[in-house]
Amino acid sequence: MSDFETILLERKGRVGVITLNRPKALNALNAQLMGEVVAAVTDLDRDPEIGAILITGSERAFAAGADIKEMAPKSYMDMYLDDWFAAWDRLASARKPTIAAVAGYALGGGCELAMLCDIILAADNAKFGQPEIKLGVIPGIGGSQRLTRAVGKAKAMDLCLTGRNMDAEEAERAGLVSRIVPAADLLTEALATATTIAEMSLPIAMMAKESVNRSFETTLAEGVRFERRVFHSTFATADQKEGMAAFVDKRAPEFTNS
Ligand SMILES: CC(C)=CC(=O)SCCNC(=O)CCNC(=O)[C@H](O)C(C)(C)COP(=O)(O)OP(=O)(O)OC[C@H]1O[C@@H](n2cnc3c(N)ncnc32)[C@H](O)[C@@H]1OP(=O)(O)O
Repeated sequence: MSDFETILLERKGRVGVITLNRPKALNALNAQLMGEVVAAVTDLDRDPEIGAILITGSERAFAAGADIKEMAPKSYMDMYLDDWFAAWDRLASARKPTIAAVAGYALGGGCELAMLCDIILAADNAKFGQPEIKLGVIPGIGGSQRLTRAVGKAKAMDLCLTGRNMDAEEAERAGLVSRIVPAADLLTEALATATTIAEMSLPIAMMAKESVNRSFETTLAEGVRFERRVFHSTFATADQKEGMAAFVDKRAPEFTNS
């Protein structure tokens, strides 16, 4: 996987770490970078040695949005026929847990990329926003939908209509990010969180993710029914036997992902 040009891909234990790497453009998300992120996530999602996927940027920018210079000359037909940004949907269908470690700017597509992940950890210098309106467009990678689900209509409208940024504290209060850490500790904390998840039973972590995500797509009653069926199915796994036996024996579980 060393042929990537706009991202770095490393395997740290059971965690796949993708670092966006277009520093001169503040990690603006052009088609090449996006293709490489999608290829890397697809690869890691299939890799049995990987239990969680971490996506990060630099201390100055997670990503300052979709590449405006690349998009500026495009016509409606270019966008429509190429179904511009559709490839990003692949990230939403990753089955393994994904974590965004966000420092600096996460604007437009950068905020949307973070929201495509299951957990967002923010450095204390993080800034989130959907400033597309200032460019004469609207969010196009799910921002108006995922932001609204994360922070509610009032704040999503505020951000999408004014194009203002919110800092890490406001993002945490609003429920967009799960935790704020000092910028210097972001990667260590994010890797520790990803490692904790990757050391759980992989099939059970995948089921937990699938069950939480179902809540966005269905009624409460249907969601609870779905959760219960999946919960019942955990009793068909060796890892349920191991996890409960380990508790009774007062020892750490040794999951076998089976
Ligand atoms: C349309 C959809 C669906 C999604 C989108 O994401 S649209 C883009 C949304 N993002 C933005 O509007 C943010 C654009 N960037 C900025 O406002 C500023 O760069 C900043 C506030 C993030 C940082 O400002 P600063 O003064 O610190 O740095 P700059 O000199 O402005 O940037 C450095 C370097 O990066 C290039 N850059 C930054 N963002 C983008 C971008 N989204 N696309 C392309 N290039 C970007 C910027 O042009 C500059 O490079 P040059 O010096 O070579 O011009």
